Amino acid sequence: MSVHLRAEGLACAVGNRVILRDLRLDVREGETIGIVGPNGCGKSTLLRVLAGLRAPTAGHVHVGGVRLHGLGSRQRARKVALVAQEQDLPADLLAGEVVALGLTPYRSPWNGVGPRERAAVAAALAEVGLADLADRPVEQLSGGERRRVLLARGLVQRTPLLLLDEPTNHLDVRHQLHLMRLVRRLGRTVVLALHDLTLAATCDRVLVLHEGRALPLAPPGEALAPAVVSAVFGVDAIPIRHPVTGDTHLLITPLHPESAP
Ligand SMILES: Nc1ncnc2c1ncn2[C@@H]1O[C@H](COP(=O)(O)OP(=O)(O)OP(=O)(O)O)[C@@H](O)[C@H]1O
Repeated sequence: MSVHLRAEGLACAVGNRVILRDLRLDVREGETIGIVGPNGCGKSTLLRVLAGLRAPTAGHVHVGGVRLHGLGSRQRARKVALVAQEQDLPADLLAGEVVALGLTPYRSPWNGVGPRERAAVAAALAEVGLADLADRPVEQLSGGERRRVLLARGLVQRTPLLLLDEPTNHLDVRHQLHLMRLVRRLGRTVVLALHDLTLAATCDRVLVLHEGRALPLAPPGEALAPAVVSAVFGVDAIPIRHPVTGDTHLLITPLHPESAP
């Protein structure tokens, strides 16, 4: 399968502080990649760079062989969509109107939303289980419903590359599993930052960020090996195979029992 997303020699800084250095990433078309790492390690910063919204301090990002940071915003928005962690939504917009914003890269400035666009918005809302909420003002939605509306906006942008920053935040367990199944089913290349290591273990490969560097992109069993989880997160992790599904779950406990709260 061909490489869809490539980063080479990438460095990211916030102000004078270097957050990530010398990062290399080759993501194949259709892969689902989980990014994990402790709070503040640079997951959101990296996603913003991969989305072309923040310039790297060194290195390049190529999407489909094209250098991302050289593109105009409309061209870029047809290649990559980012669903960021916290986004303020205008309170009086309806959920369907927020989703329709994802169609902006395809619309001429003065065109309204036609039947095809409405159908696309309805389909995206149905994908995230919110088919009935298109006409609800976003201020009346719960935290989890808002997250799903933002995901629908990312889906409707129909980019071949989708970047999701902690998309399972605020979601109940059923919707977390639904989201992971949904992203696998899309057939798009998806890179998502996750805190839940068991959810990350369902991705094709996992990128672990630690102390300003990325460990090599690897299958979950290798990337989330107990020794790695201990070193990076300071906890013990015991992989357990689910007796029915065969999936691997990580049992997480404090590294030193006496440090437990
Ligand atoms: N605008 C900013 N000004 C100064 N520092 C910032 C800014 N944005 C982020 N940082 C710092 O950059 C570092 C990386 O932040 P980032 O949000 O990328 O981490 P993260 O891994 O996504 O964190 P979390 O898991 O807590 O969401 C953090 O130390 C953060 O405090």
